[in-house]
Amino acid sequence: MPQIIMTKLKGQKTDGKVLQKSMAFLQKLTADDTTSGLNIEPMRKANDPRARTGRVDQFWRAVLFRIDNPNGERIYVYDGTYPHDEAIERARTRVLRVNPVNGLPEIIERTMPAAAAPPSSNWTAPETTEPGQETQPGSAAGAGLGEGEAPASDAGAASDEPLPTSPTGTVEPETVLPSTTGEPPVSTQPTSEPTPSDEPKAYADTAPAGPFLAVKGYTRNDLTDRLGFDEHTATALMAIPTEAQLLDLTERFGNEWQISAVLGLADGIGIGEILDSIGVRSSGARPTGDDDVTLVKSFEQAGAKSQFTLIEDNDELRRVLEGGDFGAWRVFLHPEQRRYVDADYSGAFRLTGGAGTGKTVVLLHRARRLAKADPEARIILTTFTKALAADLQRNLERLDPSLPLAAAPGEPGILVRGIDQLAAAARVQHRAAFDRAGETLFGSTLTARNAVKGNGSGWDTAIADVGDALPASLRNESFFESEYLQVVLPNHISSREDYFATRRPGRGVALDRRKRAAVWEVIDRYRQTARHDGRLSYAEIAALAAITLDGQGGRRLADHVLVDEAQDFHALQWQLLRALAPDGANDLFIAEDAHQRIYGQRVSLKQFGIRVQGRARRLRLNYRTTQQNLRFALGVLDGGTYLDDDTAEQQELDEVGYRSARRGPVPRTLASATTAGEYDSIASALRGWLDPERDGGAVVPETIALLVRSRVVGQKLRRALEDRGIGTHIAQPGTDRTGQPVILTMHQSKGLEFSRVVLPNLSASEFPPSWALRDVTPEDLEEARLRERSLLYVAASRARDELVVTWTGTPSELLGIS
Ligand SMILES: Nc1ncnc2c1ncn2[C@@H]1O[C@H](COP(=O)(O)OP(=O)(O)OP(=O)(O)O)[C@@H](O)[C@H]1O
Repeated sequence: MPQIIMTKLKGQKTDGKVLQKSMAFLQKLTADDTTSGLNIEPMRKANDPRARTGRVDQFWRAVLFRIDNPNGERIYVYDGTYPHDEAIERARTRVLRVNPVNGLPEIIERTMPAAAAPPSSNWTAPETTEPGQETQPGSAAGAGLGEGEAPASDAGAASDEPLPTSPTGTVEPETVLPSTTGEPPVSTQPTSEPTPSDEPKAYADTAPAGPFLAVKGYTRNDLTDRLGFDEHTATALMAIPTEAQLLDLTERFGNEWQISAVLGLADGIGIGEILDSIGVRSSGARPTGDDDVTLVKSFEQAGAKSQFTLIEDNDELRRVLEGGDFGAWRVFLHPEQRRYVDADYSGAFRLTGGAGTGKTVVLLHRARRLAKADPEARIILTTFTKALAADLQRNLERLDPSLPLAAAPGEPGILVRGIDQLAAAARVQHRAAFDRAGETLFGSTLTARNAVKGNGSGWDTAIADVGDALPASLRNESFFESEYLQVVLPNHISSREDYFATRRPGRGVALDRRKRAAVWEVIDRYRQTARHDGRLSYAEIAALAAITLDGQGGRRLADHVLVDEAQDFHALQWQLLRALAPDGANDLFIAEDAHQRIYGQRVSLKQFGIRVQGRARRLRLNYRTTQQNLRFALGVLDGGTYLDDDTAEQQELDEVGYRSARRGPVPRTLASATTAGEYDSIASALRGWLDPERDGGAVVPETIALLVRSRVVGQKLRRALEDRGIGTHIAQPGTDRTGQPVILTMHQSKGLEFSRVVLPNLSASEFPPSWALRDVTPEDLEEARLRERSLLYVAASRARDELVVTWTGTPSELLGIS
């Protein structure tokens, strides 16, 4: 039975019906490629004798390359489904081959389309194009004709009829592939009366001091003889004057290795490192030659897997096809992502990377890999909130519905839970030991049933109860919440003497003996009231759960714990994580981004017995968003000082993962003189996206998000948009998105993504809001400001395709717009 290798298809515009038909076609093909009606035919005057088209229906044709594998089944490499004429053209001109230098399989174009004409010395960057339209099933995108509709061209024309011709001997020079989206440039001007302000400070583009790559020290030979670019493309790349123009070009490449290599060149890293990053060994044998055996062998390399995948069964075929652009992560991992999925580590491992670099994707694949390798393994996949955990579980099921899911800690399979849910589960599983842990934490066993409260609640009354004994500068709830989380609970302090004897490293506020005594009095009061009322905070439960699990000895509850959004975990949650899995091989795999810390404070993992020294790596390529949106988001971070969690060294933004291979419109920044004008501008942007007449069709409403700083702002916004005839939906934890744009708080948006994002209300007087900084001690103010900056970065980095930012009057200083 023939086998199918799928190609990562860029921006293919096919709707659900065409996907179904392509699916049926490929299923028949794998059953028997001689089935009548499939019409698998070679092409007249094709550049590649392996090229074929197949009949999906009257109008649509699949483009294929047939490999007659002498050592196994015949293989078809599927290169997408296209309208008849386009498919014929692609099959005639495209060539599947082994790159003669790097040994990776690739599909190249052997014509020279005008769009990709070689750059001259006064080369200009390609115009910005509309981002690819979503191809998820059921989306409004796509231009496919339904069954029975008239074909646009004469389907009876014999252009893909069998013709026993050999390929032409003459081959045009290869060149950069044109954009596959083929959409016209779009205006980035606002559609309503608000004036577009200047683009916010652009990040990372530099003034040309000569052709960019030459200035970086690369030569044309590096590109041709070591990386594998053809002469023509290498000449073009070497002539490009600026980094921004170089990056703009990446979207035109059809092969993943080319995109990654150009991003590596833009980074200025060594050729050996670039080869490593594209999954090619810098020394040693590589497949060479174009015979069928070599070609088949070339697909087995690590570097080939980000572009091609062998389909194992019909379920996988469906997942790959239906995933489209959005689902590519399920199948085509970047070689670096693949490495972190597959590698075994002798202890804890930390993966960092900017928003959208695929940290969560690595975690999901890694959980799957560990579960497949050992069905008895107890794997916990956890994150900061219950809602995010539910999202992780949904994606895990999309990745592989056959994965064994556990129902409770300690069971074989993958358990996906928020960190507080894990603490609660430990409490349920070991009720008596949990109550006894109160002895260690509070000095007495728990007796009441204990309702759960937020970490911040109860401090106001305790402060009021202690009254004037507490200096005015310390009458601050957030100070007490932090002191309790960072000093008292992790050190199991249950008496005034213990508190006096404990060091408080990392706490900004210094305390003399008198102040310490007053602070302890508040803490003691807080605890007495809580015990009396039968309350426990989430942090206390995490601490008690960690003590409980530590006391169980022997076998812990998990063999592997994978942690997402780890930058926000506090000390007690780290203690709990450590208690869940014993110190050992592949025990903890931690994904985090210090720039997205919006709740917690920086903690050193060493103090919890988690050592990642020498086992920490960074992902650098952004998959989520466009280069334009990414620059905007990074512009928000520029100006804050962020320290690496482990080394405490300052993190530079160019280490964050600030490159994307996707292009799109520059974010729209809409200033208004009045609040009503601002609402009008938001309504106008939404109308534009929801317009069915819009080029490419209406955007799926629930993929549009409006991200606000508080619920109150969200409610006002919803009413204002309703008055303007636009229905929106305020997201509630646990509810599904409806057929309307959704309003969420910026905090809720953490870890999620949307095709279009609006950030309203970013006036200087509104963001950061004064209430967020009011109750903070002077020592903690800088950190609180940093959190606001990070929050804006999180919100801005949720947009896949388009970002709109609005304000009334003067913009927030965090936007960097003067
Ligand atoms: N190899 C890949 N191929 C295609 N798309 C990918 C790949 N890896 C990640 N993506 C896409 O990039 C987006 C971001 O991925 P992911 O959520 O894993 O990033 P992240 O680093 O966890 O982001 P954040 O820190 O903002 O939560 C997702 O839409 C995902 O589909």
